[in-house]
Amino acid sequence: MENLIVIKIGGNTLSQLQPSFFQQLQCWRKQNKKILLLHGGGTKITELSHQLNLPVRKINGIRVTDEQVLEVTRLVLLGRTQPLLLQQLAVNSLPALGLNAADQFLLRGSFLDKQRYGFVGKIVQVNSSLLEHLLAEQIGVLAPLALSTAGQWLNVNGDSAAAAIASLLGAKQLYLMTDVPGVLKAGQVLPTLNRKTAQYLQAAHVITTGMQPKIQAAFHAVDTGVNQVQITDHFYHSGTKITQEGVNNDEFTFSNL
Ligand SMILES: Nc1ncnc2c1ncn2[C@@H]1O[C@H](COP(=O)(O)OP(=O)(O)O)[C@@H](O)[C@H]1O
Ligand SMILES: CC(=O)N[C@@H](CCC(=O)OP(=O)(O)O)C(=O)O
Repeated sequence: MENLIVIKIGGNTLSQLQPSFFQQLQCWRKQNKKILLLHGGGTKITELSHQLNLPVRKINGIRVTDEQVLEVTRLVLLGRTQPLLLQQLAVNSLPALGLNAADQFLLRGSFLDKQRYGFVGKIVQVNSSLLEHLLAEQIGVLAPLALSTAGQWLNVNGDSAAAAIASLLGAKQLYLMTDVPGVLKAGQVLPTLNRKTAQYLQAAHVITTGMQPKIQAAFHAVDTGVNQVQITDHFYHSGTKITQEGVNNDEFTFSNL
């Protein structure tokens, strides 16, 4: 899809969006860019799960999701975090439409690894003709859920959903907006990150928890044709740009981790 920008907004960032965020969206709209926002909500899912005495378990940043946790995930993402984002877009005079995976199989998914994660999926297909039509007029707002061909809801990690959607729709830009200014090493933002360095940093436990699926998703996007992938907390901070091999191979050895 031409002129498409995909922006993933982490759950913790949703309530802290600055006026400049909305100004940038307005600016892109004037330039006839299509904008798709994918929101998270992981912290709120965890909070409600605790309140309901449901288990909270993550493996490499991916939530293990049984039937009850899936229900909580759907309630939080579609009943709480998505309306919060839509409300802010409305107040900032941005025409937006909240959508979910079940709208004409908008996001079709398959199980990631049922034994290991339960009702967790990856996105395998996007109803692009529906989106093409909708995004011509308004900003699309999506939650990281998918529907399997058999109609089973699946919980999808937000970063992996955003990367898959960007890749399947042929977006050239993907922003992973989060609560840190980029990938950090010893408190400093890494301006660029290639796969080799990312592997070192994961092995050295510098990249941990939620940053792991984010990095994996970011590399999936660059590998599948999304030219510009950035992990940042602000459109005006370049944060960490994900690169294919070669850009910063020489910067790291295990000794300086
Ligand atoms: N090397 C790292 N650099 C920055 N953040 C990291 C790193 N390793 C782990 N993290 C953690 O990853 C978090 C971002 O991932 P996550 O909590 O899933 O955010 P979001 O909800 O925005 O997707 C940061 O707040 C931080 O705690
Ligand atoms: C499978 C899986 O882990 N799904 C995520 C979906 C929400 C999410 O990714 O939210 P953030 O972007 O705020 O972290 C979860 O249940 O937490």
